[in-house]
Amino acid sequence: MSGLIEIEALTLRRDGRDVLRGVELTLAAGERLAIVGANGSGKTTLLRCLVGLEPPQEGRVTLFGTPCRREAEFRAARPRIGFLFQDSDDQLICPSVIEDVAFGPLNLGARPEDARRRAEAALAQLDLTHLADRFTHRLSGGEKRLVCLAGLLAMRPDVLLLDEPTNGVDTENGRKLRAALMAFDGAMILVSHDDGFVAEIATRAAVLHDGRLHPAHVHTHPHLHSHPHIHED
Ligand SMILES: Nc1ncnc2c1ncn2[C@@H]1O[C@H](COP(=O)(O)OP(=O)(O)OP(=O)(O)O)[C@@H](O)[C@H]1O
Repeated sequence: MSGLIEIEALTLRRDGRDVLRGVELTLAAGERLAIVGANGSGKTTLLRCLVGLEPPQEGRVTLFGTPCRREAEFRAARPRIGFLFQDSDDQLICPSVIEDVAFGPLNLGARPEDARRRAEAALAQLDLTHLADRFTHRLSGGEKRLVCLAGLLAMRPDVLLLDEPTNGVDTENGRKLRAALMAFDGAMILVSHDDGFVAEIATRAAVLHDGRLHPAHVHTHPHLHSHPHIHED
């Protein structure tokens, strides 16, 4: 066992159907693993199993070298994992942007002035300083996505789990988002339908198909407009 995250033989059934069937996954330090696959193939479910939000029927999850079965074991590991939910509205909980981004560090025990400094730095990194005093519920969809990511970066996690991070994000903000992810020195799992994003960011890719994870290739041709291709092996 050498990965930050290890999944062995993970099987999750819903309504008599196997959503995940014997999934094996290792995330090593510094990796940016893309998980792609059709709608409903189980990508979000896999991320949720990984942090203990959904209990599988079979299999093992090991986080940072510690086998996690019970909620208390997952809870101990969660501060080291920043999970960007597919729906930003599930993530934003405070009235103002600066409060929301500072909430993570504050919750992890940072002093209020440190939490605020970390929040300001995370917002500045994504060029969002101008949003600091805005109401979170009045942000646009793309703004919410970036503010959620700023909140995760402010927590300084070891691993990011990003569920469709570029959803609703425009070209310019997409560039800032990619730059922030490239500057992040931890490991990450990216779930995305954005092939260009995956081709640019991922160091490795896997396709979730029929409940199983298969290795995949991601590459771009050196055309004026790159054409990312994701092939199953
Ligand atoms: N709480 C739930 N109860 C019952 N079925 C669910 C629940 N959540 C998800 N599902 C079903 O489980 C399957 C996997 O869903 P999941 O959200 O993991 O897919 P996904 O690969 O992330 O899809 P997408 O690309 O559309 O986001 C789908 O068939 C979905 O309808």
